[in-house]
Amino acid sequence: AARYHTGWERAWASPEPKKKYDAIIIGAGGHGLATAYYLGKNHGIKNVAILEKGWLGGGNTGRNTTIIRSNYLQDPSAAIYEKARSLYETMSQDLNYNVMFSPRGVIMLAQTEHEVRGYKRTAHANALQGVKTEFISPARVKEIVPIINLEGPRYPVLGGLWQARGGTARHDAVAWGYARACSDMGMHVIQKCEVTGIRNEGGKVVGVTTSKGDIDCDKLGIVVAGHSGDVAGMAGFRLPIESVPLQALVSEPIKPCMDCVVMANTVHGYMSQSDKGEMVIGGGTDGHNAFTQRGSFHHIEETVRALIETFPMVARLKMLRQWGGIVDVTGDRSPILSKTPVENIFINSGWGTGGFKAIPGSGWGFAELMAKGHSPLCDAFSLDRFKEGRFIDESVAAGVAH
Ligand SMILES: Cc1cc2nc3c(=O)[nH]c(=O)nc-3n(C[C@H](O)[C@H](O)[C@H](O)COP(=O)(O)OP(=O)(O)OC[C@H]3O[C@@H](n4cnc5c(N)ncnc54)[C@H](O)[C@@H]3O)c2cc1C
Ligand SMILES: CSCC(=O)[O-]
Repeated sequence: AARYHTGWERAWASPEPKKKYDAIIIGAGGHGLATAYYLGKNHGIKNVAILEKGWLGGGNTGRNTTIIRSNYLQDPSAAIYEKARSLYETMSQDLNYNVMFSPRGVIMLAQTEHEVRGYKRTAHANALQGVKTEFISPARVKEIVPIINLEGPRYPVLGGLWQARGGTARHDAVAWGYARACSDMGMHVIQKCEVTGIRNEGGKVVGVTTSKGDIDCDKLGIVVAGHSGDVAGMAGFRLPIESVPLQALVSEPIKPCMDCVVMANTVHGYMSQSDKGEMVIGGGTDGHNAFTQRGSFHHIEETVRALIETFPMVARLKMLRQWGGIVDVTGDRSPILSKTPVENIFINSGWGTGGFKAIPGSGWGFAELMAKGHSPLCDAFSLDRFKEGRFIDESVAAGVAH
């Protein structure tokens, strides 16, 4: 029976680890927690531990700018991102937790002829994929975003790719909602439990070594974003990803002035307004590999400077705070949802700058891959694609420069 929450008890249990689980997920971010949730909900696998070295949701899932959209180009991308976007629509009801999904609309501005052609192509592809987007005129952009300057001297606005059912959600609540639901199913969400080693015998995983001792398992999911290379190394294999800082900032709160999300990928900036009134601003990744969850300040200056031509009001804002995360970027800007060279170890990584929007679709598909050994949502994103040259190039749809 569903556990009723009076609101007075702790939202999730904090158990010590057992000796063995059917499945262990390393990483209590959105993708790891969603994977565990759908292992239980869709496949009845509930003897699961989610091991987190810090605090749940403390990685990129608690550090992103919460943009949700599915306006990608390739068929496998459209499938998983649209699955995710549709699951976001009902997530609050499904988890009985208000994740504040707000389908306020997302525009990807076309500020060059190349982008006009590219986004029109994406709109046509989306029509064939069942993803609802349209290419809109500059006048329509101005109607949706009155504060925008269409006549920028360097990059005038020539139109935009509009997804009305894209939007935002409260990132912490997504992690908390999934964590509570996993805990309600009797799963163990174990924080401050760093995985320091992965044990296998005869090419098959048998367990992990952690800061809380050795824990055995039959199946292991690695879902650690920017630390994927390190953790995969513990199991003896390498990944084609780079870990780079990605930053964001919020301004002081101001009166409501923008009720959708705008991404200006030519100038590498994007902006929305939070429910508290802050302007939430992000840009491209820092240009160097690093594990600092901060990034270099000049990058933030570049982002803000780039946005001022299109949003002159930005020039008068004061910055409230800036932060960063470590994103896991693949060469084709598509994720890795795959078996690995070690039997019963699975990897969910490579979401780069854009994995928040994918969390429920990724969890759904990756749980199926772990439970059944294959998943229509994941099969195209296997590690083998890099050996076989089957790239899923989403460098345009991925948005910001990275
Ligand atoms: C500034 C910024 C802005 C972004 N904006 C957007 C956006 O607007 N829209 C969008 O779709 N995406 C966005 N993203 C990307 C998105 O945040 C990520 O792709 C997504 O959150 C990744 O989720 P995850 O669960 O894979 O990783 P995380 O949330 O990072 O979780 C991984 C967890 O693994 C843990 N871990 C690591 N190593 C170990 C270990 N050895 N043992 C145990 N635990 C370990 C970490 O502590 C972490 O909590 C942004 C990212 C950043 C940094
Ligand atoms: C950080 S970029 C946000 C997105 O991918 O929509």
